[in-house]
Amino acid sequence: MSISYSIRHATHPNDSKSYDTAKLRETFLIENLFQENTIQAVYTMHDRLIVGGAQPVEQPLKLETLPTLRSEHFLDRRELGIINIGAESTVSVDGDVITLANKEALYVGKGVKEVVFHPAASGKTLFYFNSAPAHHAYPTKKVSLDEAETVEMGSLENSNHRLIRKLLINSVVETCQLQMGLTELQKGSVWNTMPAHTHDRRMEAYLYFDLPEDQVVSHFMGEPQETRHLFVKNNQAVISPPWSIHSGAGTYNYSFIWGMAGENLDYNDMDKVQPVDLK
Ligand SMILES: O=C(O)C(=O)C[C@H](O)C(=O)CO
Ligand SMILES: [Zn+2]
Repeated sequence: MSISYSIRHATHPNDSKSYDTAKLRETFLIENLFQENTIQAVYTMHDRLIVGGAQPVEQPLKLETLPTLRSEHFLDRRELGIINIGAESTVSVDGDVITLANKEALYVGKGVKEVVFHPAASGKTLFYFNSAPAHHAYPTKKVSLDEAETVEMGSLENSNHRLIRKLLINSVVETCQLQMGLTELQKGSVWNTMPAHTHDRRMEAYLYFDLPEDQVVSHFMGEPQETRHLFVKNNQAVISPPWSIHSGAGTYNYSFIWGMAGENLDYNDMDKVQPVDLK
C-alpha cells in the first residue's frame, strides 16, 4: 500500500500547558508529509480531519482507503480538498482527468470511488489534501486562483501584508464542512493571521510552503493567554485545535494553506485577540 498514516488524538487545552517542546511537536506538528512515491496522512481526532500529502514520482498514486475508516473507498463517507503546491500535474477522479496548475484546488465529493494522483511531466509533484466526514454528495469542482475569493489584508507597516485566497469556500464551491484556501505573505511581511483568533466552532490545519529550505516560521499556538510556539520548516503542517490561536512569523517570505472543518462554514466567525492581549 502506498499510503501510510498515523492517528493524533484530540488534546485538552489544560493538558497541553505542561507539554515540553518534544511533546508539543509530536502532538501538533506534522513533519514528513511529502515522501517520494507515497501518500502520507495524519488522521486527527480534532473534527476527524485528515491532513495528507501525495508525491507521485515514478508512478501514479491511488488514494486507497485507510483501515481506520472501515469503508471500502476513502470517500464513502468523506469529502476531499486538494491543492497543488508543486508543478502542473493531474488528478483523476473516477476516470476524469483534471489538470491542476500550481496553487489550483480541487474539491472531490462524497461517494467518489477512485482518486489518483499523477506525476508531473516535469518538475516536482506535490499535492496537499484535507478530508473531513461528509453526509451529502456535492459535485467535484476545480477552482483556479482567478475563481477564488481573494482579499487583501494587513499592511507593510504591521509586517502582515498578505493576500488570502479562499479557494474551497462556500461562496465558491458547495461542501459539507471542509473549507480550504491559501495565504500569500507579500514581500517584506512576515506575520500571518495577526490579530490572531480562535474559532471554537472549527479546528484548523496549516501547511507552510514556498519557504526556502534553510528558513523557518515560528508558529504560535495555544490559548490566547497561554501561548506556545513551534518552529516549522518548509512543507510541514500544524494541527490547530479549536481553542488555539494559529498565527506565525517567518524568517523569510512564505505562503501557507489553511483548512478547516467543524460546526459551521462561516469563514468570518472568529474570536479575534488583539496583539496586546496575547500572553
Ligand atoms: O493570514 C490570515 O489571516 C489567514 O490566512 C487566516 C486563516 O485563513 C484562518 O485562520 C481562517 O480561520
Ligand atoms: Zn482561523
